Amino acid sequence: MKKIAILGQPNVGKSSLFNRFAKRRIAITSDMAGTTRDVKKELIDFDGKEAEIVDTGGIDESTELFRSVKNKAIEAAEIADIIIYMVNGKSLPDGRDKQLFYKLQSLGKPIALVINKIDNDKEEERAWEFSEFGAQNQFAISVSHNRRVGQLIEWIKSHLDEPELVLELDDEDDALENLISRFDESGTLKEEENLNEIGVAIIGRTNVGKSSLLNALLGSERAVVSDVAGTTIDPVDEKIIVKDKTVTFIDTAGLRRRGKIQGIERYALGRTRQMLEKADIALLVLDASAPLSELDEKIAGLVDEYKLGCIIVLNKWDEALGTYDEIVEELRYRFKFLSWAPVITVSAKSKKRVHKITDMLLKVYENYTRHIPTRELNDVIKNATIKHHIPSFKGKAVNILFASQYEIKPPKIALISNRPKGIHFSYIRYLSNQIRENFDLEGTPLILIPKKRGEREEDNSED
Ligand SMILES: Nc1nc2c(ncn2[C@@H]2O[C@H](COP(=O)(O)OP(=O)(O)OP(=O)(O)O)[C@@H](O)[C@H]2O)c(=O)[nH]1
Ligand SMILES: Nc1nc2c(ncn2[C@@H]2O[C@H](COP(=O)(O)OP(=O)(O)OP(=O)(O)O)[C@@H](O)[C@H]2O)c(=O)[nH]1
Repeated sequence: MKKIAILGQPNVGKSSLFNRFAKRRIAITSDMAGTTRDVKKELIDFDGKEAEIVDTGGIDESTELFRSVKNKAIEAAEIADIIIYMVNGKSLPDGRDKQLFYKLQSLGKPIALVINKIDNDKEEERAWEFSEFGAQNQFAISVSHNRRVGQLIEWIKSHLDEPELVLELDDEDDALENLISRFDESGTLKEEENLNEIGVAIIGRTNVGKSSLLNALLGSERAVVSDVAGTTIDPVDEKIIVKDKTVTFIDTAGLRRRGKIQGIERYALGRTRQMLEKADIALLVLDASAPLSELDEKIAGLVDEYKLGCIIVLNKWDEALGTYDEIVEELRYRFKFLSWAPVITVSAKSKKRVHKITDMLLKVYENYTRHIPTRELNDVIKNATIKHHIPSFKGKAVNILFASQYEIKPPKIALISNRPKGIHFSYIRYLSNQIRENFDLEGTPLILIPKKRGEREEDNSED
């Protein structure tokens, strides 16, 4: 049985709509705000298709009850298959409505923005004000005058035909919930979140110039801070302040010692892993004065494995073995999986161009923590699927119903599909290229995961 939730602030007309659907008066309609306290449920027959309809209490931040009522509404939305978000067309769009609407939209379910109390043609104009929500399904109706309610019912019926998808509340839904609450309605990260600490791992095989690069990076900034917390002798991490960000170079003590003492490949890879675990961005250092080696590739592979932001640093550029084009072409060919990573040529010894790395670190981190607003993301996906249709799978049509980013560091996007396993990886690569063309994601992996609604992460695809 599909569940439909009717949500919205008090007095917008939820109970009235509920009653109209129920074709009998169960709830008491009143002019006093906040009269519908309890969640009501009713089985409704939509021309032979049954659905359970849920009317929740109003969402009113000004009352003490707000918290519990809002939570109830969100709970109802979580278990619902179809969400009707109702606003009062007689008043102006409200920031709280917008915020909650986006939050609900990100659940990835069919959701309609219903602008009620548009009682006549003249009031129609006011409904346009709500276009700024950018809702894909928007209905301007009047419950009391029975205007356009039929269109809303048709829309509901079209979603009752879809096969029922199981929604499980799992860790990922929690993650989604967490993520969404970290952004305001325009998709900007709220101030209080601390995204000001960037963990950077300088990695590469022995003798490529990692220590020299570290020194150049530390020396190039005036505000050098040594972090002695957690250790009494060796500074474990060293930091620089770049603009409003703290860049922490991970395990610099080890970096300074490592190759000099050990130099065993396996050990080096183990240490690299330890660093990558703590990092946001890897500076993959390569030696431009020597041919690329298998070990370079292995280390680069770790960046891919850990899904970190990455800048490829071609060091010893003063003694480069070829032209920029030659070296970069070879590098791109070998490290196809890092095609999104920018390349910077430097000379750590002479500190030439090293400052380019600090600038790029900030940019890559911005992209690594980027949250793409749901509506813009869906526009891109929609256009992409119009340009190139999703190939059918075993003779059956494959659709993407909805896309939603549910993680940052790096951006992770769920592609909600009727046949998630039917989306070929080459098509996913195409989509991720389309997304990259529309949003700045230089230096960050982008992960697209086809899913059935409410499904746990199992089918993993990335670019
Ligand atoms: N003009 C106009 N008034 C409407 C319309 N729909 C509902 N109303 C009126 O708006 C008021 C609130 O309607 P309710 O259905 O109780 O609203 P609610 O959202 O359930 O409100 P709470 O119970 O407070 O959460 C009532 O006086 C309704 O008669 C409409 O389409 N046009
Ligand atoms: N020509 C040239 N030599 C460099 C440059 N950067 C570093 N070197 C030299 O390369 C050698 C290795 O530099 P390190 O910084 O110790 O390299 P590393 O990667 O830390 O080495 P391990 O600690 O062994 O892993 C040293 O002799 C440096 O002087 C550069 O930009 N140009």
